Amino acid sequence: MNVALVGTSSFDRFFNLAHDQLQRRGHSVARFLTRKDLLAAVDALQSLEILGASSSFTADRELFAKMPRLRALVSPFTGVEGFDVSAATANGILVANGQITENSVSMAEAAVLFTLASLYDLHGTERYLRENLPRPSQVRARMLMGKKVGLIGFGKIGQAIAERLSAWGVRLVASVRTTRPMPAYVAAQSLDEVLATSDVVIMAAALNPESRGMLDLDALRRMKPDVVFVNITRGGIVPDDALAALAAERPAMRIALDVFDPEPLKENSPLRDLPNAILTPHMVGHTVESQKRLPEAFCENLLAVAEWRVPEYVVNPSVIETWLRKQDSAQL
Ligand SMILES: NC(=O)C1=CN([C@@H]2O[C@H](COP(=O)(O)OP(=O)(O)OC[C@H]3O[C@@H](n4cnc5c(N)ncnc54)[C@H](O)[C@@H]3O)[C@@H](O)[C@H]2O)C=CC1
Ligand SMILES: O=C(O)C(=O)COP(=O)(O)O
Repeated sequence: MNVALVGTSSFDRFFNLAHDQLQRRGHSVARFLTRKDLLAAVDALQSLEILGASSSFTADRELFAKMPRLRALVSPFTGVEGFDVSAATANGILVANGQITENSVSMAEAAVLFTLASLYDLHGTERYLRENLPRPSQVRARMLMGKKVGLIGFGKIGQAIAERLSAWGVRLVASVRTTRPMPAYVAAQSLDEVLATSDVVIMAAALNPESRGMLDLDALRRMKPDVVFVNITRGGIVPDDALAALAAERPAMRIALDVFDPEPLKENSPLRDLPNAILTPHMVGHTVESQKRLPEAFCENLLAVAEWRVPEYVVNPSVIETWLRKQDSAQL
């Protein structure tokens, strides 16, 4: 099989392992730093069958047209917003990702951590000792018990958050795009209702053309003045400037963000000055356990598609039937 891995040295821990394992099984592996480098390798494009790249890589119709033999796109991570998944599906290309349990659960634990740290004003309170200030007389911590927690998006991470919070005495609601069976402890509600009535709003949706910019300033203004707003999925869903403006205008609001648009967060971003914000550089849910498992899962996905086996983490399962038929024609 001809495999290309595209990404800078920050992907070495994924790509070195994959390179090793694929080569040991007789596959040919080429490494490119950028999409531009890949596109410049015109001859290689014709014969490439598998592409490994992260969500910052653009895999679109133009690319697929240049890679007539491409059968699978594999990302080391969960988000695939750089991939045109519909076009991949239309071309019979299977998309696999790193949606491993360790990753979803770490992210869910991080969302719970952000929620509690915000409600209990952990970072504001901790400052008193670090700055050698007298203990404040005013209590700012608020309980989670009895609050309404609204999830936007109810995929693997959203469900893991709800499962964990179901033991905390909260009322759980989720805004979902399609009707589906929900666990007994979560009620489906419209996005407007979730925004207007929740004490805690947690963004758990994927970034895609539909969700990009979904929560603009008007939408955010519908939230309660003292809402806790958490985003651990993708910054592009909520414009940073809108969030910063609202949190500056509403001191009782608390926000906790792991993701921004663009990343890294701009040096002069107004978010950095907000006392009511917790900010982490896209790593609050990266744990020792998930970071150990991700490169292994990336290799397992690559080896599976190289051997025409359906990998464990498929983003576009509707393609599987066509994809398996491709195998029959490839082997004729
Ligand atoms: N900060 C980090 O380190 C990490 C971030 N992520 C991000 O979290 C996202 C979600 O991960 P999973 O839950 O595993 O993915 P998933 O694919 O299981 O769930 C995504 C959910 O988003 C929903 N969704 C998509 N567009 C929507 C819209 N317009 N309105 C409402 N819901 C919408 C989908 O219906 C689906 O339920 C990933 O796409 C990734 O971008 C994932 C892992 C780590
Ligand atoms: O799994 C995902 O989508 C992630 O966001 C992982 O974060 P990273 O891309 O490793 O910075």
